[in-house]
Amino acid sequence: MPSTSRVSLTRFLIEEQRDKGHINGDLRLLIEVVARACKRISIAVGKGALGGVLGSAGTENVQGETQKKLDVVSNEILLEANEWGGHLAALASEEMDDPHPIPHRYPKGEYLLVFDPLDGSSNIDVNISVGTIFSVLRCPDGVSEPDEKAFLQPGTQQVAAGYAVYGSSTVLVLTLGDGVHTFTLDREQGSFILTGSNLQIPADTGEFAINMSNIRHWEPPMRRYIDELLAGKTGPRGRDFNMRWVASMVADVHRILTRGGIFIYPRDLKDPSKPGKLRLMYEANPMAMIVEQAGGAATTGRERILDIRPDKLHQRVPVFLGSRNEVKQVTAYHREADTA
Ligand SMILES: O=P(O)(O)OC[C@H]1O[C@](O)(COP(=O)(O)O)[C@@H](O)[C@@H]1O
Ligand SMILES: [Mg+2]
Ligand SMILES: [Mg+2]
Repeated sequence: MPSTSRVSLTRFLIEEQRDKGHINGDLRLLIEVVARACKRISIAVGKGALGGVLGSAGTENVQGETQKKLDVVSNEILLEANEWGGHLAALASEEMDDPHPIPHRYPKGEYLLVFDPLDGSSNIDVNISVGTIFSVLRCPDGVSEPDEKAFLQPGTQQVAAGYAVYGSSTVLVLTLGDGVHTFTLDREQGSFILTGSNLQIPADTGEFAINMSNIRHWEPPMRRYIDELLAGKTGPRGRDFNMRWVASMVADVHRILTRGGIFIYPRDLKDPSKPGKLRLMYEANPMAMIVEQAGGAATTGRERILDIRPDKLHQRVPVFLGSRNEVKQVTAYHREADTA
């Protein structure tokens, strides 16, 4: 039996609007629509091979990545849910070349939504956690037909950010700029229930997350930092560090939000034309907002992620985020190397 003291996402959002005045009705409804879409994606993920959603879709996205069926399905679920939501002026996605204006909005929607519909695509077929990441921006004043330019706002302008992890349970993590809160999907009731408030990432950690197979392509300050962690107790750091790498950013960030750690996807000299693998607008920015709201830090190794002025919707950036003292240390190594 559900307890009456349980706080649903709907109740939480109403209290944020009515009692705290943090959000308006449109933003509340927009978050509700995104959460409902995440529930549908969670159901599709949960069906696995029985749902016919595993495997490749046989198409490529704008970034030349092969799309999985679930990338396409999740994108369609989010598009369909928001098309008639009425609170949006436009949305943009990892899986679409250009922004998609909302044709049926009435009156004009105030917000822009940008998302990675399915994060961790390489894990879909092997039954490992995947997720959805989203960011909400304001549509600039006077823009009636938002194009790419309308979206190119620094992460500091985000009014909300969140992600869902489709793991052993489905969890929605949300910030409205006033702390970070988690909601667990009660699969029987079909509602997200508040299960964590004002999460805080410990400032120190003994755990790092990185794809070590790229080590030969890293810049010297990056190698220096990881070499020191690997040297353990007898090295300059004087203690041992452990490593974890799920290869789904949502799952790696969720672990860090839960128990601390540093997540790194550095610049990689394998392809010098690419400044990093992860995308600024729908991976780095929303995660950076969440991490900072939880007392952590997020940089490119050189500058704060949230301060970047984007020049492209699908722009890539290096990402260092999590426990603030570790992010500080590796960022200092990059700055030192740059000024040497
Ligand atoms: O395969 P790699 O190099 O370990 O990269 C893993 C990273 O790529 C991503 O899967 C990229 O996200 P998409 O699946 O949305 O393209 C991140 O979630 C993850 O951190
Ligand atoms: Mg992703
Ligand atoms: Mg994706």
